[in-house]
Parts: sequence; structure tokens; C-alpha cells
Amino acid sequence: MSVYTQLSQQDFDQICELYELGKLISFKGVADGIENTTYFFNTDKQGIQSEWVFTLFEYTQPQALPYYLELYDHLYQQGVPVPDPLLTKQNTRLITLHNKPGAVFPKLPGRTPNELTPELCFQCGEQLAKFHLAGESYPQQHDCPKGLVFWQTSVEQFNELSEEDKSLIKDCIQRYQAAINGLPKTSVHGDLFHDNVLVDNSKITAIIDLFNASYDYAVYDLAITLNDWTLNQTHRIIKDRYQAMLDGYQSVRPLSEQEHAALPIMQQTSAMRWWLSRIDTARTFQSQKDQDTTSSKDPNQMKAQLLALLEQLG
Ligand SMILES: Nc1ncnc2c1ncn2[C@@H]1O[C@H](COP(=O)(O)OP(=O)(O)OP(=O)(O)O)[C@@H](O)[C@H]1O
Ligand SMILES: N[C@@H](CCO)C(=O)O
Repeated sequence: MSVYTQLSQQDFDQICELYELGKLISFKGVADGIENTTYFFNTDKQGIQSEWVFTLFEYTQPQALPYYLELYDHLYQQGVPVPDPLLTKQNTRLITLHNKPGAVFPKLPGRTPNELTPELCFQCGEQLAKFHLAGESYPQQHDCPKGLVFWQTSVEQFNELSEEDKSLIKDCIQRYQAAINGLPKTSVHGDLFHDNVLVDNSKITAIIDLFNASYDYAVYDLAITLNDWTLNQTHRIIKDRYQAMLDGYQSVRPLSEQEHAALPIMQQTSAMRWWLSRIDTARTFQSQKDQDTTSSKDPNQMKAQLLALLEQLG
């Protein structure tokens, strides 16, 4: 479920007016995604029909939105295939609707990939490395709200965690802290799971959902991506996919020796990070939404991933 706020024809007429998009043809809510309300809508301006995406931000911290939207634009200008958020007549990228911030993006071609072939993993690695290189010149820096401080606090506070879970997490945090000194940082996507990529004709056409982006370690971002794209259902590494993603990444941005050495602990950190943030999301849903929470993802999958990665990577 990803339509938390029901939008009407009047809302879309207002959006068309604010962005000078011409006449509304149709609109429909999008059933993917978790955190935001997403709609597709079509317009006609002087006979030219266009497709758009409207996102109403339900949970993203409003003060961080300019950072994300300008990052989209920065990456787009450098040739990374992200949708460039539209400017309104007033030259802003954000509008307010139902007392919440919202933005319009061009609807890019393609669909979430069904099959993560080694060829697609190679392309994803290439695109991520291009993202990291382009991200180096982005002037704004933003810490990930789901970073070290969040891990340290939530491991103490979440009563969903057993004592054994807590020591597993604390051990992971310690090893992360020992590995990071001197690792290069850049603007990272932070959530390049395969459902944040669109594919058309076996080619990646878009990278979407930059709302977990931050200034962070490039190799940590690669680890997040590897964990989603190159592990099987029981969290075992699928070697040809894993190697293909690393090759694709390094064809654009070779990893340093230190980054290579840090990769296993970064993969474990990624599993730990999503374990904690999935618990956090489930808590937020329970406290703020009187509705079906089945769309929030299972935190225990990430605990299992962490355990499997510890077994495989040491
Ligand atoms: N610019 C775009 N072009 C085409 N489709 C898009 C675009 N942006 C979003 N979508 C579609 O809308 C869906 C939901 O978008 P998005 O992933 O941003 O939502 P979300 O609620 O933030 O998701 P998440 O759970 O990953 O945080 C995507 O899976 C994709 O199908
Ligand atoms: N990709 C994340 C959801 C991000 O909103 C997860 O699998 O938990």
C-alpha cells in the first residue's frame, strides 16, 4: 500500500496549474513503495501528452527535502539516469498539498526488474559507481538519519531485540567503527535495492527513490546494493551476480585495497542497518497509522541476512 493520502481530480488540477503542465488527462495511485504516497498522472499541453509521477512525502523529514531534490538535479545534470524534479512557476521544486510537501518527477520508462541477471548486476554496479563519482561534486552534505547514532540508540531502546540480538548488533557496530577510518565518502544512494531501479529492454533506464541518500562511505553503499542484488532467498552469495556487480562498479570506479578489505563488514553493517530500520518503520506505522501494516518489510529477514553473512564472510 503506498497511497496514504487519497488525492482528487481537484488536487491534480492544482498541481497542473502550479507546474504549468496543461490539462489533466488521468491519474492513478501506485501500489508499490512503502514510505510515500505516489501517483502517476498524464497531462496534455498544446497537444503534447506527458507522463508524470507525483510524490507526497509522508515520513521524510521536510527539512531534508531540498537536499534530496537538489541532489536529483545535480546527478541528472551529470548524466546519472535519475528523474529531474520539476520546477514550479515559482521556481521551487516543492509544493504543499494537504499540509504535506510534494514534488513532481517525469515518469521514466521501464519496470522494476524481475530477474537480476549477471548482466543487469554489472550495469547496476556501473551506474552506482557513476552515481558516486557524480556525487563527489555535490556541495551539500547530509548525514544518514539511519546511521551510527541511530544504531547506537535503537540497539538500547528497541524491546523487540533480545539480549543476544543486542550483542550481535553491538559487535557489528564495533567492527564497523574499526573499519571506517580513512574510507572515502561521497553522496550515496543508500537504498539501491532492485525495486529502486527501472529496466527496459534489459537496460537500466532509471534510478529512483533517493530519499535515503546521504554523505557516506561509497563502499557501504556498494555493500547495501550487493546484499539486495546478489544474495539468494537464504542469503547465500550468488557468485556470478556478485562478481558481475563488482566488475561493473570497478569498470568505472576501482575500489582501493582498504575498500576491498572493508566490504565484508560493510555488508554485515548493511544487514544490521536494515534490520534496525525495518523495526523502526514498523513502530512508526503502528504508532501513526491505523491501517494494514503488512506492507512494512520483515525485520527478521535482515537478522537472518546478518547471520548468514557472518557465516560466509567471517
Ligand atoms: N520517476 C519515476 N518514473 C517511473 N516510475 C516511478 C518513478 N518514481 C516512482 N515510480 C514508481 O513508483 C513506485 C513507488 O515509488 P518509490 O519507490 O519512490 O516509493 P516509496 O514509497 O518511496 O518506496 P520505498 O518503499 O522504496 O521507500 C516505484 O516502485 C516505481 O514503480
Ligand atoms: N529497501 C528498504 C525499504 C526502504 O524504504 C528495505 O528493504 O527495508
